[in-house]
Amino acid sequence: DGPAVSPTRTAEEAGLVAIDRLVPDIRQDIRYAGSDNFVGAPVDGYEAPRCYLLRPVAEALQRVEADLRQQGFRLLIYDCYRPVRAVRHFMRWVQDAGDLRTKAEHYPSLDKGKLVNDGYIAERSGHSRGATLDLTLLRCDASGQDCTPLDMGTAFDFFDPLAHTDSPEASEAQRRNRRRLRSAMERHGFRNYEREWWHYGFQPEPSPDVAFDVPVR
Ligand SMILES: C[C@@H](N)C(=O)N[C@H](C)C(=O)O
Ligand SMILES: [Zn+2]
Repeated sequence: DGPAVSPTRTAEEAGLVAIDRLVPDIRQDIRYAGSDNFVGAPVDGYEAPRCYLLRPVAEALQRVEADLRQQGFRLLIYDCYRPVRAVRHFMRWVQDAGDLRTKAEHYPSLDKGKLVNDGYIAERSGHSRGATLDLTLLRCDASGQDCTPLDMGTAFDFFDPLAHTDSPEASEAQRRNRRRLRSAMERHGFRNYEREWWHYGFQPEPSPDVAFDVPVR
């Protein structure tokens, strides 16, 4: 059940490219490589804060970023390819009912044990197939150096109905910002996941039947 895990041992063998090879100054804040995430600790498989995607997906993202720069915006990436061992770490965390350290910040109104069934964390994630990423939008000055994140109504990985992209509880300005990100991504083949305004998958997936477990380094 679910895609087979590829035996490949390096990103190169897997066809994964680091996005900063294509866009050297793209903004990244890869949360699972550090402790500022819903697990509250560095996640297995993230040995460096880097974003890898399958080449056609990385090239599509490069086109999104080029369009946005012309309009005074940039992307800020939170997560890209996610090793299978990282997803296993998430599942161990979900099952550890006693660890509620990040509840107030990440899932204040939901039971931790329901986060998988409610669709906020996947047991078999598109991220592990190298075609999915989590990101937001920054508004930048003319130099592109001074940038501010747009108000999306919730932080990244805030597991709650308020994070649903079309949530009626978000303000009109927040919904407009979410739509701005969605249109920029859709123009180049990405589709939003309706429960998380930050989560996008590239369609058609280049390798829908293969998950990877190569460490991020
Ligand atoms: C955990 C969150 N950032 C995410 O990516 N959720 C989706 C459902 C996934 O795990 O694939
Ligand atoms: Zn995601």
